[in-house]
Amino acid sequence: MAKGNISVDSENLFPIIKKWLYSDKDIFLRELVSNGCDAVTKLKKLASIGEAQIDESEKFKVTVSIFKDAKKLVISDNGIGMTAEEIDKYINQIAFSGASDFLSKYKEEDDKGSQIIGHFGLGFYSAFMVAYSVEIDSLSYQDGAKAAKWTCDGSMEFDLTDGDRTERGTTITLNIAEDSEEFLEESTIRQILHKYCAFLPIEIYVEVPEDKHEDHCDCGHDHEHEHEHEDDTPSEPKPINNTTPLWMKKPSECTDEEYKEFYRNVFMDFNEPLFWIHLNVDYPFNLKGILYFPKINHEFAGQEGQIKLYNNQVFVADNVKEVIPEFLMLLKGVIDCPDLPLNVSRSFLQNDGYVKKISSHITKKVADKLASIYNNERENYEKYWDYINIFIKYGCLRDEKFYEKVKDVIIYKDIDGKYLTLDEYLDGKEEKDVYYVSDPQTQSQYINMFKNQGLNAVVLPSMMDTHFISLVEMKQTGVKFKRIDSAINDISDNTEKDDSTKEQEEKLIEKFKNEIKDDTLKIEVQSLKDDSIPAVILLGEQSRRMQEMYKAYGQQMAGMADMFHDEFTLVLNSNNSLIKKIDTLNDEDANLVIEHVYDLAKISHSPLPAEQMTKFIERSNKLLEKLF
Ligand SMILES: Nc1ncnc2c1ncn2[C@@H]1O[C@H](COP(=O)(O)OP(=O)(O)OP(=O)(O)O)[C@@H](O)[C@H]1O
Repeated sequence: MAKGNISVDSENLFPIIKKWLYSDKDIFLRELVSNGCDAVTKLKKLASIGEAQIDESEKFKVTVSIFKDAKKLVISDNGIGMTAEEIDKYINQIAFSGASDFLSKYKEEDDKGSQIIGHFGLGFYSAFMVAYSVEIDSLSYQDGAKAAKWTCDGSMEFDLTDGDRTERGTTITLNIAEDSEEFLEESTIRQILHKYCAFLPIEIYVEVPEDKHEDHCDCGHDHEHEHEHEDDTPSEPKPINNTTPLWMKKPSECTDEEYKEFYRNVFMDFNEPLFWIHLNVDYPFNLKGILYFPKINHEFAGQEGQIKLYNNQVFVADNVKEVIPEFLMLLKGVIDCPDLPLNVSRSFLQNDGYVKKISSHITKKVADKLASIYNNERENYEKYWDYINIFIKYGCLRDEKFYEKVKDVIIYKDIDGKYLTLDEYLDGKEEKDVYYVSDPQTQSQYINMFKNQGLNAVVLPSMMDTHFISLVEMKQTGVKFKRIDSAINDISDNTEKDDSTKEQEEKLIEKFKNEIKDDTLKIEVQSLKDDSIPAVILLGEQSRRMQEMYKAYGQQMAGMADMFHDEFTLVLNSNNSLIKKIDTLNDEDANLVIEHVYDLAKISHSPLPAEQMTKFIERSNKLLEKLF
């Protein structure tokens, strides 16, 4: 048996780090600019504990300078700087992070150290994704430090000599490779910085020193000479970032207007959000963020929210499913998790217990917020309901824990436009039938019948509702949802019929059967409490649901849908005067009436097919003629 150390041939490893460590070339700028910010954060930290001297008036910044003609991109900061020994330790040794080193040294004294972004000691090398050679010029903050210069052409060899930098800080010069010249465009650089660095904690500036006349606005485009000032004095340069994003502030210090403005600026959405949640957790993990509830339509297909994930104010990615529960993706917001690595690998996140905790914490916070609005501002909650119910229902279907947390704050809009909980609707009744309307327009006749008899139903119009009611039936024993056109019990007079009535009804049914000639159609007679309606069509709830489900699965399941033929029942209303008269009419008139009653019942259910519609109109005209 042999034991030993696996050896790594660094010459082979280097190209991998350069090319494949990060999926996007863009992120080299994020890495170098955040290193500059880290350098400043570290210096401030040392100054705060008396280990470094800084001038009170010094303005800390990171500057990205573009030299298009010389094909150079320069990133400089006035942070902590590095001595030649530190360059040797942190840069020459790949994967040795000065950030971790710094943290382990200073962490206990003040938690602010955790503001530092770097983790792995790899980010710097992403510079070689766009540069054929890289130079570092650095002067450390330490008393009597000598400037150091490091040069590397992307091979395994480097030069480390004395430098000539006279001001504290670090300058990284990238000699841009031919295939990466897009990174010499000011607009590209501004776009990348806007994407990744818009909220970094140290001011970041973009400069194009070769082009003195250019006025740098923040829109990300070149405007040579365009904005020149009348008196030819350039305006004060503006940082590209907001160093104190709203989510970093305490919720108690933020105003509604600030929340709304932040929403508009970050998501470019000029519709006001309904409400928001400011997340601010210190323990057991660090998490800050703001989640906004936008107005979500009935059918949310195609509607996507946007959750931006940050790590210590550095943008990582949009919509990282592994950290944010999928159903929350309908929302818009920012989440800042300083403990997540910047180069988020999806497979790593999926298996990380810590990530799961973050995800369930966010879910809990959302549920708590909903419960708090429901309990304290029910009127507002009802106003929001039409916009947020799809989100809540989707959340319940995707996440059982979320359902458990919000089940008591789920409300239903009834046919009078009032909002009720399930308990309020059932009002202590033993029979837990919940009537619902899926399409208020086509089911209006049934709605009227219900209203006339003082009965209530809830409106559940979306596809999501079909799934959601199945979930509620599964979770709440005894609760049965019945579409308003699926049952007759509550709207008919159920007194026992005598034999002669039964006989008459049989005859009536026979007449209808002979005329309609559809074996699949069930016909029955009921005395409906509302005598104005001659007949209604009823649809079996369960078979209809099955059919809808199979249809929703599309082509491959379409055949299955036929197994659940619509179970139509034509209910004739024995209290209606027209139905009572049929017996007294001659055969021709009786048949006209029968067909017409049947068509009318069908129309109030769904539109008639073209051929039947033509017949219906012809018959209507005939009947009108008979009137006069
Ligand atoms: N501009 C700079 N000023 C001072 N020190 C720097 C600067 N850039 C890099 N360093 C030092 O070099 C180290 C390595 O940098 P690198 O970007 O490779 O890794 P990191 O920032 O520690 O971690 P990550 O891989 O997460 O970016 C840093 O930790 C820091 O100590």
